[in-house]
Amino acid sequence: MFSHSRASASGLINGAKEAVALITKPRTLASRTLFPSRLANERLASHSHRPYATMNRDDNDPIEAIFRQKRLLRSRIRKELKNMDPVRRSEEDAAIQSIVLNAPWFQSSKSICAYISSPALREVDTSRIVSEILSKPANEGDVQNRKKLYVPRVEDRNSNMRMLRISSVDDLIVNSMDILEPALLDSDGKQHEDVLEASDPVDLFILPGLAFDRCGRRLGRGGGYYDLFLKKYQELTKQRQWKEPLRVALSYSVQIVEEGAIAVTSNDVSVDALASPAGVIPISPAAQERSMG
Ligand SMILES: Nc1nc2c(c(=O)[nH]1)N(C=O)[C@@H](CNc1ccc(C(=O)N[C@@H](CCC(=O)O)C(=O)O)cc1)CN2
Ligand SMILES: Nc1ncnc2c1ncn2[C@@H]1O[C@H](COP(=O)(O)OP(=O)(O)OP(=O)(O)O)[C@@H](O)[C@H]1O
Repeated sequence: MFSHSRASASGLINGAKEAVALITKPRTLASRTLFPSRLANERLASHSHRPYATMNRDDNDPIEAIFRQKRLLRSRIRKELKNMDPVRRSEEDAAIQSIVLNAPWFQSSKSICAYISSPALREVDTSRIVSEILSKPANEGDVQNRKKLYVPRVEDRNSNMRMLRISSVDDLIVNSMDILEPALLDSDGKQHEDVLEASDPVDLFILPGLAFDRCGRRLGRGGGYYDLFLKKYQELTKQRQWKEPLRVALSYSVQIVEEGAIAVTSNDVSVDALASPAGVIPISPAAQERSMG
């Protein structure tokens, strides 16, 4: 598990066209200022009785219906994660990380974007994966095993996040969301490299999320950070004619939900495979080609 003290010391709903336009339209200042309460409101909404008028609006507005379905599922999975037996949790953390660490698609990756797991959010632990990557410095040692690691840094409340390169967990500080992220400058006072400015492509994204299905749908925490970032990276990949990175989400067993339970919009980016305690579940053609299962 990552220690804060150490770091501080150191079912596609085919929505109507107008619905898609609604979610893809540029964010306004209003949506930015509303954001801090949006996550909290989602929680409240999912726990409270909604007035008749609101339910009616949901019925007529496909986007409202999707967001409502997402809120309900987030709330259900948060509860499941909260009730998970701690022994089982650590067994699953160990199993998932071993599966990733031993996988050929992990071992052959030279450049990886991964999340720094937060115990408070009850995310699948990534500390062993992160330590393994950082223990093989990119600038020295066995050339075959050199790997670069990029981790998220939240930029604003408008769904913008960057992926910055770190070379040590000492590069991390606790942010306002209580998640470890890279400080603006490294210990030499230099800026961390932004993955969108890197000269080489990323091979692998290790993704967090609240729920996943076996068709590759992913439900995040409602900030839209990953979806927006993944879209940006897909554009870069196209521009540079690079191969798309593999998107692998780490999932406890309780986070794998039945097909159709995850409502998605055109902004949601799907995953290629799930790494679960029972093994890797390959989903996309890219995952099948690489015999990930
Ligand atoms: N480890 C990790 N880092 C990450 C993400 C992530 O999901 N996991 N993010 C991916 O986007 C970004 C940060 N986004 C976040 C979005 C919501 C919450 C959060 O605390 N959500 C609470 C609900 C808060 C509320 O209701 O007010 C929760 O889910 O319980 C945290 C980070 C970037 N870094
Ligand atoms: N590519 C995008 N461009 C602009 N806004 C986006 C984009 N992707 C998502 N959003 C917005 O972010 C908000 C949250 O989206 P959603 O509920 O799908 O997030 P999530 O998948 O749970 O979160 P995350 O992607 O961080 O894991 C929505 O208001 C959505 O319109």
